[in-house]
Amino acid sequence: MGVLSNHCRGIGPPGLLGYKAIYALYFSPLRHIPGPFLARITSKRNQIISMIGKIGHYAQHEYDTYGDLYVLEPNAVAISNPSDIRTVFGSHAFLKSSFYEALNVFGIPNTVSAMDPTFVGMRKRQLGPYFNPVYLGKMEPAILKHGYLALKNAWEERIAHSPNGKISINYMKDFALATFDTIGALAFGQEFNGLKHNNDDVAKWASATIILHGTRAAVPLTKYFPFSLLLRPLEAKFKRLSEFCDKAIASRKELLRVGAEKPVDLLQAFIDAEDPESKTTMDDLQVKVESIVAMSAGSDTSSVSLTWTIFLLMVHPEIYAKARDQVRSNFPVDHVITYAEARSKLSFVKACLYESLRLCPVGGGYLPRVSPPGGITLQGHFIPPGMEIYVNFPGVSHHASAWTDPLKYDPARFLNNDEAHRNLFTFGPGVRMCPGRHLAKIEMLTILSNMLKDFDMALPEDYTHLGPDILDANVHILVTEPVDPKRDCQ
Ligand code: HEM
Repeated sequence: MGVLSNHCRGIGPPGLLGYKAIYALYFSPLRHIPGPFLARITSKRNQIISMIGKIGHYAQHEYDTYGDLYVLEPNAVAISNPSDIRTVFGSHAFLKSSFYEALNVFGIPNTVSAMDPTFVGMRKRQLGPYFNPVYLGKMEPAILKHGYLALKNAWEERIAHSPNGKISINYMKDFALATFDTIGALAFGQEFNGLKHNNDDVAKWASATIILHGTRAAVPLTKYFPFSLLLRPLEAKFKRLSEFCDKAIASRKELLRVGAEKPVDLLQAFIDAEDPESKTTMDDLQVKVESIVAMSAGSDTSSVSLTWTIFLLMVHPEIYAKARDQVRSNFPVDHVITYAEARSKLSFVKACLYESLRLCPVGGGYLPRVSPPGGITLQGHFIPPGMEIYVNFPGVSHHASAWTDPLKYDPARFLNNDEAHRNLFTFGPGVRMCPGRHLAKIEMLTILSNMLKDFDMALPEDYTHLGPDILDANVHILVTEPVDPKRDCQ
């Protein structure tokens, strides 16, 4: 394509478009793969769809139209077949693409953004002893305190002042504050009390940080004056987050210096992390970056997954009643359900959570890898080296070969069904699978189970929006949200 572009100088936009169309139709190595015509000649189409938040909608539509493999951009394909996804995402040979450079906070690679397998291997060895169910399980008291117990206190306080014992909550907002408070306690050792004071300042600094880095990567001009002025408000928020992190790390080090007991949390894990092979540890900047990454990767993802679960239960009252009855027949009112108890006794509640992770995967669009030096053949088509291969999350989550009636909310499909669990890709498949999944599950399952035990929930009496478009979500900073949270999450 590069050679063609050089020949095209001086022919003007219509000529360039003509050349691109001819190349796409007659010469591109992807020309025999189905896909939208515009996607073959420009990557702008996909970028614009992402920018307007409709990537999830298009990903589903394009899987329905073109199937397992289709052209997404002139040098990129999208895949939805579970077996292809296992092949591509299951091997370090398919590197993360330059898309992830946007997540190089302070310009350095981290657990999410790293592309180099040697760095990835080292970071995995450094963090392996901490991101496992045993170490994460030790954080459960903090997760319960800042998660479910904080939500319960906030709601009960309001109910106590309600004349009819009922209140209206925006659960999406409350879950967002509670998961931020939780990750704040774990990754920064700080009490945010966002839920208590209805304050999401730190959450705003964190999303500004991601938008700032993403914008600089997508529009490099914004790094330079005068365009850099446009990003000043985001920079100010990033600076505040950075200062906040510096203070958190300094205060943890001071705590250890005066001989206090070592806390069990993510901040301590990042400080203590050491590669057993090379003995490499993380410096303060790396600790800071990993804390920011954990906060960004680990709050909205959990809160929005929970939001979808409650939403789906509310619009399926018979499933809600079954889940609620399972909890209430197993646990007395004054008992706080732990993760281990929920896992062993609440199979249907757990299935409700997994089914919402499948039906409404929180990463609702695409994530890219790069075709390896020898290329790869998928669905009978050769994808040359260097092309991008994107997993289509709605496509694989609703894949016709893996799921019967895929758009139906049917938790029972996760009961005693190992195959269903193997086909659930919401936490990302393969070698770069989400290391925070155990933490997220502790958080989500304890909130969901205890909430079903302690509160009766219903949609507002005047709620009239139960149409098929209700799942037609928007994707906001990589996370899928209900289309109108103010309206749909009450
Ligand atoms: C419901 C909750 C969550 C969901 C659905 C989720 C989903 C995902 C997905 C799909 C990926 C793969 C991304 C890719 O390949 O580009 C991922 C990676 C990651 N997640 Fe999560 N996540 C959740 C919670 C968390 C939590 C709580 C944390 C941390 C505290 C976390 C930290 C990470 C990190 C560090 C990576 C990068 C791993 C790597 O590239 O090797 N996530 N997550």
